[in-house]
Amino acid sequence: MSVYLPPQFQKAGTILQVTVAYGTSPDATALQWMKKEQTADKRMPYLFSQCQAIHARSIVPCMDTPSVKSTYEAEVTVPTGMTCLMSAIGQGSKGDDDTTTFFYKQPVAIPSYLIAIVVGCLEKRDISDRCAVWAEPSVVDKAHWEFAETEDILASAEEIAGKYIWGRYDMVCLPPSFPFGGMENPCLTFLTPTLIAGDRSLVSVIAHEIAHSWSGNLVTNSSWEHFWLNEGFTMFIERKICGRLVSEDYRQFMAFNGWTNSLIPAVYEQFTPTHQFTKLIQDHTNVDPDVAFSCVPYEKGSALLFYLEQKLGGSEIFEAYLKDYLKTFAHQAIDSWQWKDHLYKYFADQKEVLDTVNFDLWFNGVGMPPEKPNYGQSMVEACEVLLKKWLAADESTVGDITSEDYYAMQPLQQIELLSQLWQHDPPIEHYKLDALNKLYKLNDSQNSELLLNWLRLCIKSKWEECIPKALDFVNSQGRLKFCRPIYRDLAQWPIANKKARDVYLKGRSQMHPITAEMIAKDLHIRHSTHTVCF
Ligand SMILES: CC/C=C\C/C=C\C[C@@H](O)/C=C/C=C/C=C\[C@@H](O)CCCC(=O)O
Ligand SMILES: [Zn+2]
Repeated sequence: MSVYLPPQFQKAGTILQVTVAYGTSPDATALQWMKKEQTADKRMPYLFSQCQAIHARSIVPCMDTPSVKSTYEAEVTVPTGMTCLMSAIGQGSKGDDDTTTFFYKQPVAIPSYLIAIVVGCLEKRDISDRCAVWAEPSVVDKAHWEFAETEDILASAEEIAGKYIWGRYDMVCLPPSFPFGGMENPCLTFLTPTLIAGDRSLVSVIAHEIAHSWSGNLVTNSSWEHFWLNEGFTMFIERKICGRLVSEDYRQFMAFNGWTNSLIPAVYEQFTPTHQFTKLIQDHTNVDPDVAFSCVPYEKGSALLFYLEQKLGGSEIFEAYLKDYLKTFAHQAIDSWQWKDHLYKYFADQKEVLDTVNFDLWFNGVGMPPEKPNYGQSMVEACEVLLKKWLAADESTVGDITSEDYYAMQPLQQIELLSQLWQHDPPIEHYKLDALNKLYKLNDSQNSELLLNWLRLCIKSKWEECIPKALDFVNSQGRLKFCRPIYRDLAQWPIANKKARDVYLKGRSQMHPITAEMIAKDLHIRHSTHTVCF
């Protein structure tokens, strides 16, 4: 938008206040409007936003770049009975029988992608003085139990990263169509209900979103080309938090799992090792960030920090550096070169060590990183022993495998086992899949991450029995991390291709606009949404 100034206002020093009257489109890509029938309780309609990376412009006229930060205030009027929540501090509400107006204020300057709103039939459960969870009435108690450790996670994050400055840390558990695991909207993290596993096994996502209260929300990437500064640091801090709350062995295992189960498949299977989107610093000229999005900035970025921690003297020294980095750049937006300059300044006495790091390859090289950190292997061993058992078994001995060693493992180890089986060539035989399912009750798992790995393993082996389950999985929730690989896998399998396309076409009018767009791309289906300008 250009504002042409009349000549009398063009004098230097003139201060001019511009008021923009605007309306949004019902098709704004940042919003999903849901009819009451689409909600869990079917009582009231529902609305939620997702502005990252460049969808804020579809609802608010703004400088839609992470390099510009502003405070905001909002007054939102909704039908009485509905609750409006925003990524800000509530200032109360007033209303009558028909409508209620909610007042919000975000006093900390934030980039536009962190503006967020949710409206629906919502109930709240307190977790601590500064933490609470919101959800639809039939979901809120389950969410409250699942996320009960939030205050402990926040306290642990403060030990690592410094004082929490945002006042409240609330969460809202959204409908299943929310396209991401979590979104770090300040004061109000958005969460997918696919985190409700019933055993708190997926709460590392809470640690991740809490970590963003520093990396991302305070120290922000100045453009999406340097997204690793947001996400690489956040993965690193997330794992530091889990290291403190569980064990250092667990942190090492999480980082190992990120390398083997996320980064390797992204480089070799989702992309190719020469693809531009496997770079840490990317060129987004004429690129929609939603298309470039993958786990590469998360895992390559986190691996770089893990590698530097080991090179520069270990955990304690690196944590002091981390605090200094976050304090130095708080409330700013920076790029990778500013990050590197600060690193060199902070570790001035270790310049020779830093000079041995090939930053050019880490930043600009395609494919896997130039170096692999040393990941502690203590929790990997159990996965490898069990993997060998399954690979060595044949039709006559597979029945001898018992379930104790599997159930003795942590859920993340179970996921690692399935991922290793999936990466194995040739694909696993059908009788073994049948035995795996019977022994570990994989089809009935409430852990959505485990289900993803299980279904991908079955599809790779072209086990027809899994098709209905896979279709049900992508139809019952809209998290891109789960839906995109499953849809892509099914599309490449001739007998499942049409079924996958039919499920998509039938469901797409009810899907989140980002999900509908991305899956259409994966299935090579034309999809007419309103193009976001970038
Ligand atoms: C290299 C890509 C550069 C920039 C893209 C930035 C944003 C793109 C966009 O598609 C939005 C992403 C929002 C992510 C929100 C939360 C994630 O951390 C969730 C990760 C996946 C999951 O757990 O479901
Ligand atoms: Zn993140």
